[in-house]
Amino acid sequence: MAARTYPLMSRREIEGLIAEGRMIFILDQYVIKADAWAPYHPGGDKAIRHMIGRDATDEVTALHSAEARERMNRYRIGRVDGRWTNFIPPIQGGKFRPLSETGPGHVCENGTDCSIIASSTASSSDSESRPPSPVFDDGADVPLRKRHAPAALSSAASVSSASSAEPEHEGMSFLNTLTHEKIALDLEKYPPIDAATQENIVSKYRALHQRVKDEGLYRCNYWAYAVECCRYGLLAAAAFLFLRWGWYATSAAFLGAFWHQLVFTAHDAGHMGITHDFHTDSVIGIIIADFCGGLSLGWWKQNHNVHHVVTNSPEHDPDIEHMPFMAVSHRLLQSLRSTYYDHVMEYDAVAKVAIRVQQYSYYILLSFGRLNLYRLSWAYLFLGQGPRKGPAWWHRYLEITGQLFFWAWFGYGILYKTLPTNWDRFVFFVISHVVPMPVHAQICLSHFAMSTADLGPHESFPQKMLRTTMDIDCPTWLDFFHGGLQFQVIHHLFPRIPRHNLRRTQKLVQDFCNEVGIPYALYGFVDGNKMVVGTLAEVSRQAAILAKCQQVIATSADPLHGHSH
Ligand code: HEM
Repeated sequence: MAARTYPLMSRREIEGLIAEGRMIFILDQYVIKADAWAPYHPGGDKAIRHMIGRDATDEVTALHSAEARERMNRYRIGRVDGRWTNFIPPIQGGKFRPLSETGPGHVCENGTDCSIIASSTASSSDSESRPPSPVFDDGADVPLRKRHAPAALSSAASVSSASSAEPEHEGMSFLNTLTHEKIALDLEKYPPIDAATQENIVSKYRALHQRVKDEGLYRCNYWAYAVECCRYGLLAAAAFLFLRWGWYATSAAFLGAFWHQLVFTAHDAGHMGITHDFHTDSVIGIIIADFCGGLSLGWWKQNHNVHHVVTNSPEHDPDIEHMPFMAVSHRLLQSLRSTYYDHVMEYDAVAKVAIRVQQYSYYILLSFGRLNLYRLSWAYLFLGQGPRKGPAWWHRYLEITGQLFFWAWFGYGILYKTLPTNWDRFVFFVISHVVPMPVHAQICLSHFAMSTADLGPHESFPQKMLRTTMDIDCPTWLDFFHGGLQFQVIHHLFPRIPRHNLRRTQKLVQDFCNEVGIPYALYGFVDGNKMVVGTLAEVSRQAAILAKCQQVIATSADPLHGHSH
């Protein structure tokens, strides 16, 4: 059967479709319209929304099986010619002009009728219809900033002086100046964002991916999982035996260690990194997360999938949105709107106090992180936030069964029936929930100290992942403790690679980084933690300066106090 041909679509035509609310992205030079699929999508609609108007080839390849990629072909509506220049997706603040805005006949920028261009020679990169970025007022000149970083700072300074009349604006200009400084620093440190450089990085990344596949690094080492299962079995058996013998605190510590270790395999399964079959891995993940640990795998996947496509973006990545308790970026002091939670993350009175002490409260908060995960899991399952249609529709019911099972064995069986006093119950609960704390620290460690700056829509997927993620250096014998999370950079570049192959892949990634000139962030566990605490302390100091700045302006604007300043 002859391969179907698709019409060539112009950039203006695609912009017009997005303006009408269509979910359009580019995949291997084809235009994909995902509207009909979105309600069935196991990855949720937010992951797709962040790709609208962009060339999503690398993100999609990283996150999908070959079968899912095949399925996407059904949603092709056209193709583009030449290198696609990304729009800023509507969810990130991009504005798109409807075709009607240019009058009847879909007239494009060059004055030609779009319908003619669609079937002739238009290139996707021959017009600039991208709106200003929420961060880059003039996003189009991002590549130039590398060479003119001070200009970015002086423009920030002029914003500052222009708006110093009001304390709020003064605070904003201070924060905007910081934003520009952070961007300038990244532009100094990383390769420029111009088309040629980013295209070169992308082509080398794709070649690296081919090498990863050729070397069999997607093949799961099931023996390594057999060893993991023995470890889990020993920890669970120890928890059970100590419980029987009345050593309740020791039992709780083993149970906590069991949960700590299990999370790593749930993470692998959530990424289809074990069997690579969506349902098999999802069931493995649900058994571990829901049945054994009382946490929702579906909630975690929904959250984590978005984290993988918009890593370290303060307004889009739920993994760094912990207001009012913590802020890893000064931008969170601006009461940003979270597109993930769909509400404003207020920098309110509670946040003002909490963030001033966040470098001290960090590990304490992490110790109780599991309680917050219960809350989020229940909201996800019982409010029906997950997919109700499509391949993953039944996962919710399996997960609810898992939750009932968990609270039957843990809540009723251990806490209520086995433990003799309320004090024993309290101690058991606290110890078992605090012991897995390192996993929360390990998750935060990979990103909290890395850049949260937005370099605009033209930065390639591999560069963004390498700029926002760090790896932890550890000896091979300690790999079990980090559970693969020490190779976050490698994991972000290739999320479906089985955990036990990440160490081998690391060597290939290091070569790639050297070749394209992107620094590869690799730190020791202690140094990485120091950097995280340092970042929290830095934002805390920025919050103090912001408060001072607003206070001084407020006082000097007050005529009763004006003379004293
Ligand atoms: C028409 C377009 C799309 C189709 C047909 C599609 C299809 C699928 C399918 C079948 C799965 C199940 C896992 C698998 O078999 O690989 C999946 C998962 C996923 N998709 Fe898509 N997808 C589309 C677009 C996108 C886009 C643009 C993104 C954003 C980068 C995305 C992100 C994800 C994620 C993160 C998962 C993992 C979900 C999980 O494991 O629970 N998808 N997709």
